[in-house]
Amino acid sequence: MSLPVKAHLMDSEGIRRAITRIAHEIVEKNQGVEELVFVGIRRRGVPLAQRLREKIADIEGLQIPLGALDITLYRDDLTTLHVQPLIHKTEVPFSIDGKIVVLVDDVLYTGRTVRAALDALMDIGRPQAIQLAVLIDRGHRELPIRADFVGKNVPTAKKENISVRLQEIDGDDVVSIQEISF
Ligand SMILES: O=P(O)(O)OC[C@H]1O[C@H](OP(=O)(O)OP(=O)(O)O)[C@H](O)[C@@H]1O
Ligand SMILES: O=c1cc[nH]c(=O)[nH]1
Repeated sequence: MSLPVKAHLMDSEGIRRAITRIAHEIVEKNQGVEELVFVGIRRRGVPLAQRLREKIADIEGLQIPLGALDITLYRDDLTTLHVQPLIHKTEVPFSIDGKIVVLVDDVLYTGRTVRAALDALMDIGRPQAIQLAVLIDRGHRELPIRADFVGKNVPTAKKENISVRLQEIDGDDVVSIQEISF
C-alpha cells in the first residue's frame, strides 16, 4: 500500500551528491581506506554501500570489502516500545578483526536496527571501530546512537514515514516524506 506523499526530499541527483560527499568524508575521517570494510543493512543499505564503495574506488583506487546484515523490526505490539529487531542473516565473508567497519543504512530512526547490527558485528569479530553512514536521519532516537555520516537530516513527526526508493531495488531513486494515516 502506498501512502500519500507530503514532499519529495531527494531525487537521483540529490542522492548522488550525498553519496559523493559522504564518500569523501569517509576517506578524510579515516585518512585513507586501507582498514575499512563496508557492511550494508538489507535491504537498501546494501546498494547504498555499493555506491559508496564505487565512489571511493574512483577517488582512492581501492575496492573496499562489502558485507550485508539482514535485520527486520518485528512488531509484537502496537507500541514502539515492543519493537524487537530480529537478525535473520549475517553475510560478512571476510574478517572484521582490527578493521574499521562502516555500517550503512538508508534511514536512521529509533536506532533499534543499528543497535541490533552492532550486536551482530560484535558477535562475528573484534573491529577496531564501527562508524555509521545513513542517507536520512529523521530523529526520534530511542537509544544513544548517532550517525558519523549523514546524507540529509530531516525533522519529522512520528506520524510521518520516510520512503527511500533506490534504482537497484525499486527501479528509481527518490526520497519522500509520507503521511501515515491511522
Ligand atoms: O532506527 P530504526 O527505528 O530501527 O529504523 C530504521 C530502519 O527502518 C527501516 O527498515 P524497515 O524495518 O522499515 O524496513 P524496510 O527496509 O523494508 O524499509 C530502515 O531501512 C532502517 O533499517
Ligand atoms: O520513516 C521511516 C522509519 C524507519 N524506516 C523507514 O524506512 N522510514
